[in-house]
Amino acid sequence: MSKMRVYEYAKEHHVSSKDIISKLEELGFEVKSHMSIIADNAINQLNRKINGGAAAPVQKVTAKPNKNKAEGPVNQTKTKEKKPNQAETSFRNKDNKGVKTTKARSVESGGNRKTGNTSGKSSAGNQNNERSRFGNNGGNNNFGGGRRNNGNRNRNNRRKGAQQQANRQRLEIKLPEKITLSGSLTVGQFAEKLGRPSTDIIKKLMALGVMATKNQDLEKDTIELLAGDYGVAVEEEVIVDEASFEDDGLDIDEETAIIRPPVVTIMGHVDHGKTTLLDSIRHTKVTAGEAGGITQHIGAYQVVHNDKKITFLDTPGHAAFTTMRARGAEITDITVLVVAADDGVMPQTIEAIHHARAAKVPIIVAVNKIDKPNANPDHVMQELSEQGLVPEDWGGDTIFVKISAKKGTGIDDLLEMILLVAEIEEFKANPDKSARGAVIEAELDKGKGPVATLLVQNGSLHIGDPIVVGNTFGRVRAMVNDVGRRVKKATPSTPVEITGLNNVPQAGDQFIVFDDEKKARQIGEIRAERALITERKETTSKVSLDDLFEKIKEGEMKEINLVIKADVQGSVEALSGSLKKIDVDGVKVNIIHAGAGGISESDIILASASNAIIIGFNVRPDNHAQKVAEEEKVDIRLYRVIYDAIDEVEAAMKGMLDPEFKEKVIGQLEVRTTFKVSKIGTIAGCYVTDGLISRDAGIRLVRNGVVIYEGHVDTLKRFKDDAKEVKAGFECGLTLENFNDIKEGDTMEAYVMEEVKPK
Ligand SMILES: Nc1nc2c(ncn2[C@@H]2O[C@H](COP(=O)(O)OP(=O)(O)OP(=O)(O)O)[C@@H](O)[C@H]2O)c(=O)[nH]1
Repeated sequence: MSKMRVYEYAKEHHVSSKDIISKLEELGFEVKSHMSIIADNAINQLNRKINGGAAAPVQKVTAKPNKNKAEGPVNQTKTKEKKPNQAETSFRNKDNKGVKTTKARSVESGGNRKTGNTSGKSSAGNQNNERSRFGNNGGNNNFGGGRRNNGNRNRNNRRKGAQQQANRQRLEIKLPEKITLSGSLTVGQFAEKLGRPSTDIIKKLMALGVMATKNQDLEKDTIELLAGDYGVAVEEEVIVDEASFEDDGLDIDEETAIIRPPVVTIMGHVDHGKTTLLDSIRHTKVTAGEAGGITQHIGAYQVVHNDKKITFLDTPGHAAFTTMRARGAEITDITVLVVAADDGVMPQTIEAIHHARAAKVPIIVAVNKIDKPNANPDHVMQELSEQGLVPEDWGGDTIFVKISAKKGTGIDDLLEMILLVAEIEEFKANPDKSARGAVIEAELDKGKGPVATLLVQNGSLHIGDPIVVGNTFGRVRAMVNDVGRRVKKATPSTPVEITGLNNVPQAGDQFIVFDDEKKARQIGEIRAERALITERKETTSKVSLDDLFEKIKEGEMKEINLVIKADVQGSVEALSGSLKKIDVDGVKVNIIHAGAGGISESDIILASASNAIIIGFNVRPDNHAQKVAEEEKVDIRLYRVIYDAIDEVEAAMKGMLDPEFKEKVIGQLEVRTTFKVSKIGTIAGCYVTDGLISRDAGIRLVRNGVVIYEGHVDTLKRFKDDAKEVKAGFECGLTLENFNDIKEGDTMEAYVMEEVKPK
């Protein structure tokens, strides 16, 4: 009998891989995942169980109506079977984002017992008899009552009798167990919540020495004190801030959620065939039924394979992926990592792996260009195994598919594997809810105004829906799908291009549909205003070494994320190894990416999305990366000595970072030419591109992102004359102290050390 894998057997028998895995487990066979090979004797037993067996669970599997292929994926009902453990660990364990935060927080339920004491302390002179003065008569004290006139005893008695009756009636109105409040309450409102007359409350306040009227506001403390005396708890209502809708996540209701198509991003090194693969999938698979459908680029498209849909994001590469993530959008469910079989694992392949891992997205490897004569897929598998992506055949749990994007070979297998992962991960949504999702791309169209491609992540989007997208708002005027067709509705995982917004949102912004347009406008305006304020304040919650200790103390951080870049692989490993060992009170260092080479924009974006600090050893950020780091408020720490880096991270975690001096870059220079002069050495003819250079500044010479020299200026001249400083836009000639290996194209960074005032 030929080798058969779980998923192949499942396919042949029209049941899910998960069912087969659980059947095998019931039969006592150990199965790692859907890719595991089934032993011959297991196949025989399975056959008996599935075909001949009379056992109830087998019938359930074979008669499963939901797996009917004619049914679309979004129509499948959810299954409650447990995932096999091994498969579970190899994929993302999604957070339950649908769970809403609690709306109320108990302020002081236990504290009520203490109230008598507290009240005693708070109103001087009442310490001893607070409880008795508050009365055990259900809150009806006889302050100012009719004890004055002894001659009117009868009348008083009658009155007393009536009052006692009223008291009894009052007592019969049961006190609530708790009351809720947001901010303050007036005496009247408080009384109403308790179900007691305002006069009772006023009397109690008088006993505390507070003269209050019915309409007077009560402080929260006073409310708690009074409520405590009645044995009633107070809960503070946390106002749900509708304008911060991102905080609610996608609001997925697990109970009613059904399977939705997976959303896939393709990543990989330059020229390994990402675009060719996207084109190939699109051309072979875009719904043939869409008559006259002219594919148009809207940033994502959907294909149908085996009657099931898959959504592909059309912008390949990890930079786009992580930019979205940096803006808070978690769109991708599965990453396809393209590696050319004739080239193998390259720097960006590794970067892509780190980006996908940081986002906890499962990876499927597509070994591409297998049509090439020098293709060596085994070599790719070997190299990727070293990165922790071990093929199933070699005992790991990563799916590898051999393809030729150019020739269309293996595309069906790849799609099948994507669906297999989707089946196991069970990506779900509630199509009946109102829509939530994220922006894939957006632009201003001359004719149509703001146009945005949205990916619906939960619920369904309809024409006419009032919507808030990032800091913009509007009503969905027109919706066009990926084949240029006008549609009225977009279900989960569907990308659509919409018009009708008041402004252009940004890729990665999140959107939400509201019931009415007025509300959408109101929320949109609040968000735009808040964005402006935040921009002005330039505040950020991004972590930096300086505030690390504060965050650790507040319990905000259990792990410190770091991105490490160094000049050579050896330093990368030495630095990563030592940093990983740091453990300060259970707070550990987590290295999300480490590599050799200068600090790039992609490193900054990854750090920004993962709230990480960048540690650079003998490397510099390029100009563009530096700008992005400033915009994204990412802390970059640069070192020339490995121990300094380790010491500083550890010191920062212990709150012992010495913040006295900090380096400030004052200028950037480009070496345009060099002259060799005997006795003097190499003179660099430079152009100051930014800031200025002064004679006493520190200098760093950088070549291809790597620091070649660090020291001081020896001589600085403008034409023939010595210069104290040279500003941006001017040329200068300079020599460096004890260093002559200056080359055309090098850059220099001038810096000074500045004292940092303690915060
Ligand atoms: N022989 C062969 N060539 C391929 C295959 N896939 C892609 N190519 C070629 O490889 C080159 C690069 O392919 P692209 O799809 O542009 O690669 P990419 O990863 O999108 O590249 P960037 O967009 O620059 O990151 C092109 O000349 C393709 O024709 C394949 O399966 N076989």
